[in-house]
Amino acid sequence: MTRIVRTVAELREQVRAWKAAGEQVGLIPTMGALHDGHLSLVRLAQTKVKRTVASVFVNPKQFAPHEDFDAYPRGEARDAQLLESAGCDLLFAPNAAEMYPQGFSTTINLTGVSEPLEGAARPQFFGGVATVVTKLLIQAEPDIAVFGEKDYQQLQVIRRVTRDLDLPVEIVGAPTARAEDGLALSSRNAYLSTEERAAAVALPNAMKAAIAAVQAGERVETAEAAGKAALEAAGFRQVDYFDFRDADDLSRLGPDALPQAEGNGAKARLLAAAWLGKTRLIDNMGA
Ligand SMILES: Nc1ncnc2c1ncn2[C@@H]1O[C@H](COP(=O)(O)OP(=O)(O)OP(=O)(O)O)[C@@H](O)[C@H]1O
Ligand SMILES: CC(C)(CO)[C@@H](O)C(=O)[O-]
Ligand code: BAL
Repeated sequence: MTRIVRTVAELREQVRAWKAAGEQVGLIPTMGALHDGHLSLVRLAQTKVKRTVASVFVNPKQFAPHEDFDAYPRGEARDAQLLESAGCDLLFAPNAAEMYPQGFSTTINLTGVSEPLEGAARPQFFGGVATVVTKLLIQAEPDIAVFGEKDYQQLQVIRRVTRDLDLPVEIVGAPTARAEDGLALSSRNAYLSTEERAAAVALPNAMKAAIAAVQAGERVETAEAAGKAALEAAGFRQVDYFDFRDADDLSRLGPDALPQAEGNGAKARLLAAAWLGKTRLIDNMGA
C-alpha cells in the first residue's frame, strides 16, 4: 500500500532514508481529486527517479474568499487507491495546521511572469501557489518535482521561483493529458453538467482552430477574436483570456506576429481561460 504521512517530520525521515540508500526522489504536488493527468505525472517521475511522493493539500492560500475552496472535490481514500495503482511510494497529506501553523506570516511576493493572464484574473493565486510549493520543496527535499503543462503559467512561475531562490531541485514539465474528445483532464471538470461537458470541447477545438488560422497567415488579433466568439457561441458565459503569448515569459505577441513565420525564432503559446456556467476551465497549446 502507498504509505500515508501527515507531518513534515515523517516525510523528511522517509525521504532522507531513501536518499541515504542512494535512491532519488520525485515530488508530485497536487490538490487531490486525482485523475489520469495526475497519474501521468507520477509515471513520468518514475521514468526519472526510483521513489515518488505525491502531496495532496487543498491550499487555502491560493483561493480568494469568493472562489471554490469549500466546494473543491476531496476524497483521500480514492486518491490513495489511485496512487497505489500507479505505484506511488508515499502520499503526504498534511492538514492546514501542519502547513500553516498558528502565526504563519510569510508569503512569496512575485512579479514578472506571474502578472498577466491567471495573475490578472486571480490576483491571490500565484502568491499562494509559490508559497505552498516552496514549502513543499523545502519539506520534501526532492531531486525532481513534476508539474503539468495544463497549468502552463504556474509551471513557468515555479521554474522562476526555484531559480530565484536557488532551490536545489529540477522542475520537470509534463504534457497535458486529455479526454478522448480533447478536453484537458481537470479536477474541476467534475463541476460540469452533462450538457456543459458536451459544450466544453469547444475550448480545445477553438484553440486548435486559432493556431491553424495563425499558422495559415491569419493575424494573431483576428484569430484571438474569432476564438473568443466561438467560445461564446458554444455557451461559454465569459472568456477571461484567449491570448497568444511568448512561450517563455508570456509577454504579448504583436498583432502581426506570426509565431511560425520563417525567421521568427520566438516560440508561441496559446493560453485560454473561460467560464462555462460556474466552472472555470483553462487550457493552453504550443503554437
Ligand atoms: N490534464 C492534465 N495533464 C497533466 N497534468 C495535469 C493535468 N491536470 C492537472 N495536472 C497537473 O497536476 C498537478 C496538480 O494539479 P491540480 O491538483 O490542481 O489538478 P487539476 O486537475 O489541475 O485541478 P483544477 O481543476 O483545480 O485545476 C499540477 O501540476 C497540474 O498542472
Ligand atoms: C501546485 C499546486 C499543488 C499548489 O497548491 C496546485 O496549484 C495545483 O494543484 O496545481
Ligand atoms: N490547478 C491549479 C490549481 C488551482 O486552480 O487552484
